[in-house]
Amino acid sequence: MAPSVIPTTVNPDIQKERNAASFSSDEFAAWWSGGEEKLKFNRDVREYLQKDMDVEEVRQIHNKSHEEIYELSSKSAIAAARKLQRLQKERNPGGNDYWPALYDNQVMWGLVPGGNPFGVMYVMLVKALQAQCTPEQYEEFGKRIENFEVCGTYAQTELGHGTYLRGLETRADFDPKTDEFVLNTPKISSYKWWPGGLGHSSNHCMVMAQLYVDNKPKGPHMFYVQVRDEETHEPLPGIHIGDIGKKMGFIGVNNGFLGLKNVRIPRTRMLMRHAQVNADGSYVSSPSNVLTYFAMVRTRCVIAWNNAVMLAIAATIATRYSAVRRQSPINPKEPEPQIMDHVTQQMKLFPEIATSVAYRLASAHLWNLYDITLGDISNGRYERLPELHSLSCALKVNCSSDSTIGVERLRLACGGHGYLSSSNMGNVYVNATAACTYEGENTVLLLQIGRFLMKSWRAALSGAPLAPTVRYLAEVQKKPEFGSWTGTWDNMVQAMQFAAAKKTALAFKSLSSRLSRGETEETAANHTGIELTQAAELHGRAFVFSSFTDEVTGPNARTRSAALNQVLENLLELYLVKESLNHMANLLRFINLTDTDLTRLQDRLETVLTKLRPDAVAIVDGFDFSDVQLNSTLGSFDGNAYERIFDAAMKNPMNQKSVPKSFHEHLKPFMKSNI
Ligand SMILES: CCC/C=C/C(=O)SCCNC(=O)CCNC(=O)[C@H](O)C(C)(C)COP(=O)([O-])OP(=O)([O-])OC[C@H]1O[C@@H](n2cnc3c(N)ncnc32)[C@H](O)[C@@H]1OP(=O)([O-])[O-]
Ligand SMILES: Cc1cc2nc3c(=O)[nH]c(=O)nc-3n(C[C@H](O)[C@H](O)[C@H](O)COP(=O)(O)OP(=O)(O)OC[C@H]3O[C@@H](n4cnc5c(N)ncnc54)[C@H](O)[C@@H]3O)c2cc1C
Repeated sequence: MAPSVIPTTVNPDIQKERNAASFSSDEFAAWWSGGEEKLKFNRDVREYLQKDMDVEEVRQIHNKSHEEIYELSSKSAIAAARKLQRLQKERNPGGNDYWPALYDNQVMWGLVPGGNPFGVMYVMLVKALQAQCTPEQYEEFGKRIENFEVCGTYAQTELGHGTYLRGLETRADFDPKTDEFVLNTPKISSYKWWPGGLGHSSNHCMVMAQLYVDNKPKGPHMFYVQVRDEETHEPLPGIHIGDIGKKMGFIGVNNGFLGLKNVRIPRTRMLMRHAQVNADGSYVSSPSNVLTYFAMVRTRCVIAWNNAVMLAIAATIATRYSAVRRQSPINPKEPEPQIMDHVTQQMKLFPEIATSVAYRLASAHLWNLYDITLGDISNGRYERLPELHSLSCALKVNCSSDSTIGVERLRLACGGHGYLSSSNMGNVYVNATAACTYEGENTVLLLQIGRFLMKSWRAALSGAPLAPTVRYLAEVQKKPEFGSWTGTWDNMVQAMQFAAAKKTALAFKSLSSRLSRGETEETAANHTGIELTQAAELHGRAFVFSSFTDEVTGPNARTRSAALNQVLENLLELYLVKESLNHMANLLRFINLTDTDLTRLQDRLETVLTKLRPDAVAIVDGFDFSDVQLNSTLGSFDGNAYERIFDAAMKNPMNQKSVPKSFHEHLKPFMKSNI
């Protein structure tokens, strides 16, 4: 193989960017990570995790088969788990700040190429068991999963049903004679299909099944089922299990299928914290049916955060590349500029940087609400659950769809080389877009938010108090005119809230008139679906507007240097202006903006792009990804993009032989036959 051509020096164009930045990217990184201590901790752990990694093997992932990627993903995921456990023992025995807390954290990004087959185990299964088991059950089997003594997943979706959970077909029939449940997937469409790690990486799992007592349905409940032998890993009797096949991305995650035929489990393997089946067959229902769905609420919070990270990864790659690539003189007599000097290029990069920051901040607010609600639930209070459900759906949906579009825009910003697998843009894209579907398909979740908005609007009309994040609806009911557009940040937040409220009002009107024409609630909701989803999307955007503005203009500003505050103000300005322009049709419908106001917004957009130009590289440096995490020929810290592209091509297995097999087998005989 050819020797490496990658220099040990930093590309001068990217160094020049760093030298000229107006602020410290380390201060940005500390702020982004939640404080200097946290940053130091994250960097330290990351370095430890990356220390003896076979980086070349990771880089070659694009050239591996499905099975090889799975094996590499398993090996890397287990190596990372082992290291985090070791750190926990060495540094804080008895705690959980390294293990398992960091296993689904940003420090893990890129360390398990191809996706973590044990990711769902920690993101969902452990949390579901903690929330749904009785203390005795958690001691008996939950702890074993948490300790990784056994491995498992969250098996809910079926071939026939993912969205409509009440339609799941897997059955768990109570047999009082043996004090057992008998589990069956009666049809092909009832097979569990999709759970991450179910294929070959689980020996136990949580199965969502319809509970039947005396042949009477009690709705979906959770059951803890062993699916493979703990020693041999062979499937147990009655279990049909395997991988569902290669996917667009997350190839190493080993998403699987599961068929169950008369599989018997003890009665005590139904997760019974909230609902119970007693030995005599009596059934005690949950105080709130939706508690069964709580693991999904948490995962939606995780997704909003993770997709902001994915967008930041793509923004880092594209911004660094745009600093080192030069093309097309702007003035004919001048040298070719860094492509980042083309204003249209700035328009592809900087809004995505701002969007990533916006979602990260909104997610932090969402996590606060999550923690409050979780505390309430453990005290038997469920009032804020609908608000949390709606807000987690809103951020999951808007962040997954915006990041998907954003990553693609950033890939395009890298021109031809963005299309190379070694740029890693394709991989980031397929990971980002998966989140539009998993954990609740985005349209379906928008409809859930729409339902919440309708209830809230109705409640506001009757004077009932509203949850804090929808109080703006009541304000708009009281004052149905916007007043004047001034274009200040607060005014822009109010404008987005106003548009969301007015869209909600329109959807409510349409829904009400359909109901008054005699349509059922469900049919009327279906017919009003488009307006409901539009209102829901704007509701989510209004929340992101306000959380970003609060962070930049609120008391936290006092904890940061003036230089960093200026950068964050520029990012906020860009975010609010570009989003207002993107949603101008909605704003104009309800708010009186003049042509001068629009011209002013365009000026502000162009001005803030110019202000951000000298700081762009330093900002993405502040996202603080290591080269291993980015895994991109275009986005490395040293900016040596061409040498890395060249190096990757030289190492491509296709180039290890000068003549391919197909030449002798097909090409040559064919050409000869034409002579
Ligand atoms: C790393 C990730 C890997 C991926 C993993 C996965 O994908 S795992 C697989 C992920 N799979 C999915 O994500 C599946 C997506 N599907 C679902 O989540 C549900 O089946 C549904 C919400 C679409 C409909 O459910 P339904 O027909 O039962 O409900 P309905 O519409 O008739 O509403 C009834 C009431 O319940 C309320 N409510 C609903 N959910 C919640 C909640 N979580 N919390 C609180 N409340 C909730 C709702 O607001 C309504 O309240 P209201 O107005 O009566 O006061
Ligand atoms: C990468 C990946 C990982 C996954 N991991 C897991 C896992 O670990 N565990 C697990 O259990 N599952 C997992 N899933 C499954 C995932 O949760 C479901 O695919 C998802 O919830 C969407 O459900 P669905 O496939 O039934 O889509 P469908 O509901 O069939 O969606 C198809 C179309 O129908 C529309 N539609 C459906 N219902 C409605 C409605 N009520 N109103 C309007 N439109 C509607 C949708 O908007 C969409 O356009 C995973 C999926 C993927 C892609």
